[in-house]
Amino acid sequence: MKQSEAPLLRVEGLTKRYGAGCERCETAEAVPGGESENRCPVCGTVWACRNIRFHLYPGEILGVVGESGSGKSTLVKCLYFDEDVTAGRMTIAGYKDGEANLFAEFAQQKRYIRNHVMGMVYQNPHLGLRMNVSSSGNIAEKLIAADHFHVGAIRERASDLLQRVEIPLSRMDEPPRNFSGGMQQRVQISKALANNPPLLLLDEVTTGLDLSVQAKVLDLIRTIQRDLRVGMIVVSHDLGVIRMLADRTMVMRRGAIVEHGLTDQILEDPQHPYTQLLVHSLL
Ligand SMILES: Nc1ncnc2c1ncn2[C@@H]1O[C@H](COP(=O)(O)OP(=O)(O)OP(=O)(O)O)[C@@H](O)[C@H]1O
Repeated sequence: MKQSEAPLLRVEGLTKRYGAGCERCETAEAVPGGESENRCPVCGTVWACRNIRFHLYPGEILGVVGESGSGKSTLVKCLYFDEDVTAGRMTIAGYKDGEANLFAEFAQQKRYIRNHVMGMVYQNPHLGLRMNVSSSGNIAEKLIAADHFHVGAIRERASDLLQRVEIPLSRMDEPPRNFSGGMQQRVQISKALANNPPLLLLDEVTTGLDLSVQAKVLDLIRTIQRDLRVGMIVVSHDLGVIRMLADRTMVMRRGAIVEHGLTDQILEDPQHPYTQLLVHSLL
């Protein structure tokens, strides 16, 4: 990562609320709820993400950490258009000169961006894969969505991708439902990479896997970053995962970023009391 380069992704003022909002919670700096709440006590609106701002540089891994309910998943869902934002702006280098606000694009453009510019890996492989379609077919689907129609080339690309994530070629025509959780995540990663996107979003991709399997998936993510120079946003509630992967880290609490910096610095010298609590619970 070279921060002298222009950012790959710029996100400004990203806000997602569930509910209409009211005078009290819309004007407050933070949601005037209880200590652990992001829910307005007056109107019941949940502010899942509030005024999130960050840049991601090409080839960089940005970690997003926070406890359950802090807004991490909502953030990546908004970035991948799985959820519509309430407000905010996102631009990406290489799409309309990095000028267009992607959140304001029409559905067709958003589909294009999801197929060419971003890949997503979900915690639940059922969301990213068709479990009953062959693994090669899953990848083919993504390639076809990006207008690749040459059968031979599709097959070759699928086998390259599956080899990269160490799925034996003898199993490329098996459906992911036959595979272990770790293998399913690896197929999901290969599918997300099918069209060489410069940006990969990963939401709790190792949660629920055995430790040894987790290590293998984390290793794969690092190799991909090194070899393909893909920028990544890695969401995890687990600071161990963040420590292993992320160059920089954002700490989220109650829908807001409470601390943001180099991962080493955050782990060694956390400034915000909430980050201190997270870091000390890791030690
Ligand atoms: N569809 C929805 N309607 C109402 N509130 C929602 C909805 N989806 C999420 N929320 C709320 O938004 C907040 C942020 O949720 P989110 O899933 O982003 O948190 P998270 O940090 O990813 O937590 P976890 O690690 O448990 O997934 C929570 O208070 C959640 O209850």
